Amino acid sequence: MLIIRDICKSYAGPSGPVPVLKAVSLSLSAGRSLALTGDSGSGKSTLLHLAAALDQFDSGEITVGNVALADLDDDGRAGLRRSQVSLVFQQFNLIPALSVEQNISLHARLAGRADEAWIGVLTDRLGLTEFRMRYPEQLSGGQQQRVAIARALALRPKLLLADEPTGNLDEASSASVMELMLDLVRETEAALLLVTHSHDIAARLDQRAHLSGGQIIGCST
Ligand SMILES: Nc1ncnc2c1ncn2[C@@H]1O[C@H](COP(=O)(O)OP(=O)(O)OP(=O)(O)O)[C@@H](O)[C@H]1O
Repeated sequence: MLIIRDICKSYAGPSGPVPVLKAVSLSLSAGRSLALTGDSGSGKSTLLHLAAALDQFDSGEITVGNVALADLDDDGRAGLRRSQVSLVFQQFNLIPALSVEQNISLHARLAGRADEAWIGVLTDRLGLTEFRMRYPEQLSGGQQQRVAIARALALRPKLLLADEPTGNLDEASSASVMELMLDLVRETEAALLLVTHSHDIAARLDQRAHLSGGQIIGCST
């Protein structure tokens, strides 16, 4: 589902390009989950953003399904995110003026693919039914992140990219949100690439990869 091959990425620095990723390769099949760990600044978010076609790489290849990201223009990249790839961030990024129900269905509606029955199932499974008319500011952090996960899965993505999704939550909320997310990802047979600092969370996923010095130094299945 996701193949990352020999990806190099630099950012502009005051005295020239600063390499962040140096020939990084990974692959992830449908229905599998991979935890990406690494020290702060090692390039985890950079790699996730490249896989989401939110930024462009210097060299290498990324394919999502059978789509080569290097071949896409801006519209193609936006289309990929509407059709196959969803993201969940540490900051929940909910729309404050929309209710829980509206936030959950927003991206699926914008993509013209809102499946009310599936949205109802997600709302129920994520324990959000009683909060569906509330607004984000009236929810706890864990509840807000469950809304963000429901919104991401409402699109039935083939690839879910999650950047420290429970990094803002306490240990108990983090464990329950993670459990729900992993169950739903498995049931929908999505592939999950999850950035985390937590070795406990990483241990629960099918595969692990560790980034250091711009390269993957450890990979396990
Ligand atoms: N837009 C940018 N312009 C310049 N440098 C950047 C940019 N984005 C990230 N960087 C640099 O690239 C490196 C990798 O950043 P990245 O956010 O990918 O790391 P990370 O592993 O996700 O870190 P953390 O665990 O702290 O979130 C860092 O040194 C960062 O300062």
